[in-house]
Amino acid sequence: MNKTFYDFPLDHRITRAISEMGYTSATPIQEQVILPALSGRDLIGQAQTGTGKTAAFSIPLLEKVDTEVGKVQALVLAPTRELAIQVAEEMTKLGRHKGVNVLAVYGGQEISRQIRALKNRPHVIIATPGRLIDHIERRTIRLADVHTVVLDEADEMLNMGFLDEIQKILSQVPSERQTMLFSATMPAPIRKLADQFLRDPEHISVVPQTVKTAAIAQSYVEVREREKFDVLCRLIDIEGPQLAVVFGRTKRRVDELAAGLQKRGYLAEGLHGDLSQNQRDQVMRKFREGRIQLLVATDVAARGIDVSNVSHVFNFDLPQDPESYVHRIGRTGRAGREGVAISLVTPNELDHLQFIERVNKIKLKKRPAPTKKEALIGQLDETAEKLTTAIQESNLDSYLQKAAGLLAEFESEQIVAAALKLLTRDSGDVHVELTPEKPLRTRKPRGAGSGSGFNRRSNDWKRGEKGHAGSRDRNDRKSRDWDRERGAKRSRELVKK
Ligand SMILES: Nc1ncnc2c1ncn2[C@@H]1O[C@H](COP(=O)(O)OP(=O)(O)OP(=O)(O)O)[C@@H](O)[C@H]1O
Ligand SMILES: [Mg+2]
Repeated sequence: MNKTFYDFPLDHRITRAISEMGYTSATPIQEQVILPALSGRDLIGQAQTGTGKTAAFSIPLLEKVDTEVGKVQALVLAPTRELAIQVAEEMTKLGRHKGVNVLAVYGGQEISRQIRALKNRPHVIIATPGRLIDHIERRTIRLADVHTVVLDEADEMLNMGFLDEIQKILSQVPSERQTMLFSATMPAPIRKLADQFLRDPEHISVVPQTVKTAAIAQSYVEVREREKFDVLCRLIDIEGPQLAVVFGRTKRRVDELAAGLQKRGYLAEGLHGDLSQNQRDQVMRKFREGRIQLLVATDVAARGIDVSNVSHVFNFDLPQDPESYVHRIGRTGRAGREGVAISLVTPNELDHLQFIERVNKIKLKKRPAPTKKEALIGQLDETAEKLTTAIQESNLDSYLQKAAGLLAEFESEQIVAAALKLLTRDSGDVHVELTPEKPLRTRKPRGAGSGSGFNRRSNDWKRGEKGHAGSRDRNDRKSRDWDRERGAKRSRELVKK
């Protein structure tokens, strides 16, 4: 039995908020992090996706905030806007009885609005690095009273080239502070970050239990590039996900996929960094409320995003980085639930899949390409379910007379079959063509000194094992749409160093 939150020395207003959120016992990472974090120690926290890392750092952080002091006392940095918003929401809930004022500050939102909100003297700021730097430069945020800093998805912020920003931000925070790093993945370069910014950190790693890993059933389908779209539609029809995230490699891909899925009658919308913040917010809201079934996204949605009813993740394209695979599939199977992750792999990418498996020490089950017939059966099941609900829950009085008339004329099976046909989406009929993507290739690891050009990963930003070509990485970075208001240019500068 895990500890309850009453086992920790916490303000009763915080435990009250925790129990109102429905958390009864602490998750393993919470159990291990809360006490050392309360003692003020620097720490590195690693635990699987969806296991409550947010509350693990938020609870002690909120406990330490003095609401009598109207100054920013704690700072959380997150790699994307959606994540900053989400973390701020969770913290607001956890801190509400204590009266902690939490503010999210991120790119894409009108800065004047943020400046107004800052006048309300927030105690805690959750920010994306680029926008926070803007505020520091405008002197609209002062960090001189910050005693606690959390880098959520720390490894990702490094990937995105936010090192300069983090350095600059932390130079504004008193050195007598507590610093904590969190992520589900901790590739080797994170140590460099830790050495630079943390003091004698405690490493807390909750080793995945086999049962937990099995909570996400992972499989792949080998499929040619031009057949991918039909295969995806069939998989959706067969699986009937409650909510699903479909990951595409580029913004163009996401746009085309979302448009194609809509054309075939699915409730799908795209999310990527070229949309306005308003559009991004709207898509996320619809997805959280279940008004769309499929969120089609770039890796901008891979990290941290917590939507509880996501039953499936589809990797329409494999991710470039092995860590990204872990985070993407971690959008399902959260908080002890089960999930399904299916990846589409072209024959040219089988090597890359093996690389992802090797780095993450996982094995994906091969699953045969779904047939049209199976897809139809899946769709019919869904339609039959809808009919059953209508029979059980709707008032059908005004339809009965017509039904009796039809029954007098035709066999009952025929009538039901015709109704099923009319109610079932025959998606295969609608032609959709996507612009082909080049397959991802994994270079075999090479010996030191034999590389030509820059290799970001072997230049020890990432595990040396990952031997991608430098140019490929740069293209990849350009095509990935992170929330780097100013990260892109700096990343390239960093790459040159
Ligand atoms: N003690 C708890 N009891 C029950 N549910 C919890 C508890 N702590 C957190 N949760 C829920 O678990 C879900 C996942 O939490 P969270 O988003 O913090 O995961 P995470 O470890 O940060 O995952 P990721 O690596 O994907 O960012 C959330 O919906 C959260 O509300
Ligand atoms: Mg998280």
